[in-house]
Amino acid sequence: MVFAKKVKSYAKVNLSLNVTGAAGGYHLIDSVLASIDIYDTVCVKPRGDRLVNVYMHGLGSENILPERNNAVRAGEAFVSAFSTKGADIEIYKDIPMGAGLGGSSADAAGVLNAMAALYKVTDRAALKGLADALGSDTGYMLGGGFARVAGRGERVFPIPAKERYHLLLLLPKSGVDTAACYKKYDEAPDEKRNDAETCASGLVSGDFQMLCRGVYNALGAPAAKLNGDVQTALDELAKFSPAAYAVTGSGSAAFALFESEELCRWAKKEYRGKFRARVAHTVTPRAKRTPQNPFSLSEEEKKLLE
Ligand SMILES: C[C@@](CO)(OP(=O)(O)O)[C@H](O)COP(=O)(O)OP(=O)(O)OC[C@H]1O[C@@H](n2ccc(N)nc2=O)[C@H](O)[C@@H]1O
Ligand SMILES: Nc1ncnc2c1ncn2[C@@H]1O[C@H](COP(=O)(O)OP(=O)(O)O)[C@@H](O)[C@H]1O
Repeated sequence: MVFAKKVKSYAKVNLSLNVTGAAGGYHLIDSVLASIDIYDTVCVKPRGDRLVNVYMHGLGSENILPERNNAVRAGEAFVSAFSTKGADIEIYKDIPMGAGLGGSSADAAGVLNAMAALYKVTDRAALKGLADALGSDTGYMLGGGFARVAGRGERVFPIPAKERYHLLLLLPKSGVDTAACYKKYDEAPDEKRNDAETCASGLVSGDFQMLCRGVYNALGAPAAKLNGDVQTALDELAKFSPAAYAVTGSGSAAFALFESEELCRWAKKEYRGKFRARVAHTVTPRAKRTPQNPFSLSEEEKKLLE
């Protein structure tokens, strides 16, 4: 039986993010990323023509204009690069938007992965090139998992971490614009200039204390200047005495790391603040990138794939 494709595209957190320079209108970063078990679901069916239609569902994503939707751009770039037919795409959103959790990059990468599976495109290097052209985080999102990234985010070095970590996320309603956050950073560059080595080493060795010492985000301060809720969220997380806490990406979400599932759930239960709180865990998605699809194709759709 032939199936259309369905992929889970996971959110990320930046466990560590340092700005090391600038080039070509972008900032150079040294960041440690981890996928977490919050994901958008991308379902793809083939079309007879070369069009790409994307239907968004949930969290207000229905209001994203198609010409601004990274998932549409990804689908169109795929058709053009590999000369395939188009696709009808449904995206079910669960990744909060504008939160620094990488939702639009996850959708773009999810579309590339799903269309590659649909049209049997195996050239991962070409896919990575397409992803990099779509956004700084999109190349990482193709594979996800634990990774250290450099350049503007396109140089991806997977980290062989074995542990599963427990996070409490606080999710302010309003987001932070990524470009504005980097601009704000330039007004007061981070003197501390941490690097991501401690964090990465902590992940490799499974040394939780070392990992926590490496948790850091140079974009935390500018994000808090742009959105007052970011600082409130950080202050609230600090009260639970987590092992570490920080903003993810350019915000507005902040996360705290806990040593156990139990402590993490306890903090969520005790939290009385104004933000939505959510427990999440790190996840290594590589092995499960294309799970079985729940819906079958019609005879007509099957012919399109022959
Ligand atoms: C901050 C980070 C950290 O992982 O994540 P988010 O908060 O967006 O999730 C990323 O660097 C965001 O990556 P991404 O969201 O793909 O950004 P892009 O679409 O490529 O760029 C949006 C804008 O952000 C600025 N930008 C982005 C990346 C970078 N390394 N330097 C930059 O200066 C540029 O002004 C660019 O025009
Ligand atoms: N498929 C998409 N899903 C979510 N946001 C998208 C998408 N395409 C474009 N956007 C735009 O990108 C902005 C940033 O979204 P998102 O990736 O969720 O945040 P962040 O960059 O902070 O991780 C949103 O405000 C939205 O307008």
